[in-house]
Amino acid sequence: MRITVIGTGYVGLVTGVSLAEIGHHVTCVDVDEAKVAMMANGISPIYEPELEQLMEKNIQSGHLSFTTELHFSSADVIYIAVGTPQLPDGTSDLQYIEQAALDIARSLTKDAIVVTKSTVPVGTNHWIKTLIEEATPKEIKITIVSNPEFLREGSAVYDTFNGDRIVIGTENNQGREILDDINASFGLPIYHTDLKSAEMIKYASNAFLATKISFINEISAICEKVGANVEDVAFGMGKDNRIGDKFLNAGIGYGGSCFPKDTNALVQIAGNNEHDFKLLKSVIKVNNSQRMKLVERAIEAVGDLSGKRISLLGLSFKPNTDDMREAASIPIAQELVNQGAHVVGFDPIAIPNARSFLPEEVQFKETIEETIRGADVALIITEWDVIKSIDLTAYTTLMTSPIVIDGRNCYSLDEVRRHPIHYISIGRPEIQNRFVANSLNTR
Ligand SMILES: NC(=O)c1ccc[n+]([C@@H]2O[C@H](COP(=O)([O-])OP(=O)(O)OC[C@H]3O[C@@H](n4cnc5c(N)ncnc54)[C@H](O)[C@@H]3O)[C@@H](O)[C@H]2O)c1
Ligand SMILES: O=c1ccn([C@@H]2O[C@H](COP(=O)(O)OP(=O)(O)O[C@H]3O[C@H](CO)[C@@H](O)[C@H](O)[C@H]3O)[C@@H](O)[C@H]2O)c(=O)[nH]1
Repeated sequence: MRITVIGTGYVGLVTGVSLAEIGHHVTCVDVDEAKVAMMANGISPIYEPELEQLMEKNIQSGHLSFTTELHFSSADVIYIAVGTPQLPDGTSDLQYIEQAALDIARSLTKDAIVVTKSTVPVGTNHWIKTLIEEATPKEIKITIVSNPEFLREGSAVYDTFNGDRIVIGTENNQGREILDDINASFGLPIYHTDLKSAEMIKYASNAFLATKISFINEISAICEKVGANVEDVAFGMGKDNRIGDKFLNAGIGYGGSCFPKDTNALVQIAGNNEHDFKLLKSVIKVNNSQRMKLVERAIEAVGDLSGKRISLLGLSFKPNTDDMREAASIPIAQELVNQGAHVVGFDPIAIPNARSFLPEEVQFKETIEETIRGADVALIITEWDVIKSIDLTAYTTLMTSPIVIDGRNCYSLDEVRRHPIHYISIGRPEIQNRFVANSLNTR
């Protein structure tokens, strides 16, 4: 099948490369010339495990190409994978979707199947179809398909080939059959539905996952008060198949380009339809306050942060990605700078992106050791393997005072107890070894 994918971000590029890998002929189109030039040379503009190897392989085999030219007349199927960011009121900004639809309409010379991968509010697929139809000759027939994407950043290629389901929302059998054909080689379960239900499945899934995270974070707060351990609690809960053991990691909340924007968008969708989504509003509220927990704990541990040297370990919104969108490091760094702290940040991959997201006062270091050297407090923001596997003696030998506040519960409490560290994590007992307590008292 000849497929054109519009937009080569995390979703568009991974979709294009994966469809090429299973044998389709794919052209990826983007308006960003610099990005297209990189990709045409086999260089991925995003950090995503396995992606670049598959890109190179499929460019060489002639299955994959990149262009800035907005001509779609030769494609059998056109995928839309442009961004749908959040507007200040929480609604989705559909300007890129609208532009893509108009670009499609302008260059169509025959019937087309248009597949929406982007996450769009309920009813948007009907709107896209109308936009295209209004701008094309009457005899051209448009079939619209909603095919929401469920990949996670950091494991996007793996997820595409090993996902739990492919959702295909259609308005007629033709769209359904062609999408089944395109996706057959992924060998994943396919679930068919109508357009609006497919659009809703995407938002409901993300909102439910976000709810699990805020729920366990609330439980973690109670664990701290009553002296329980949230990891043991989550483990015990997860053994019940009806609950499941995934997405119950307490921490500093969810970030990234999807959960924050999609939960806000669903609250808006509900509100526009006269439903007050109280539960989801609370989920969002809990998440917003969760992000500031590390700063609050730092103040409790050392008092006034002014003039203190504070290390941020991990800056991206999760490990294995360079994506800084809605990363917890952003409000945390801003608050620390506001309080007069001297902030030093480390991330194995995301520093180039982090420079434009974090306040200019933040300094960046290439290694964990350089980042924590002379620090008063280390805050763990992202659970990168390199941070989880560090020898804990680094904290005691390099920091001015080894106070580690771990927002991702990276270390086992048994391991921490072997070191003279003041260790504060989320929903687990605080550890303040005697040596540290003494050294703090004499500071
Ligand atoms: N990032 C994820 O993990 C993820 C997962 C599932 C779904 N989604 C959804 O997929 C969509 C895309 O997300 P993303 O993170 O890949 O976005 P992104 O911002 O990384 O990439 C969007 C790309 O589209 C390009 N673009 C914009 N307008 C264009 C046009 N008219 N023609 C050609 N190219 C154009 C931009 O230059 C950019 O490269 C969003 O709706 C998002 O909610 C994202
Ligand atoms: O138990 C958990 C699991 C995740 N998180 C946080 O939640 C956020 C999102 O994590 P994850 O879901 O792994 O990453 P995303 O790449 O944002 O993927 C989500 O958002 C995508 C975009 O819609 C969907 O396609 C995916 O299915 C959905 O998992 C990150 O900040 C994580 O740190 C937690 O705090 N606790």
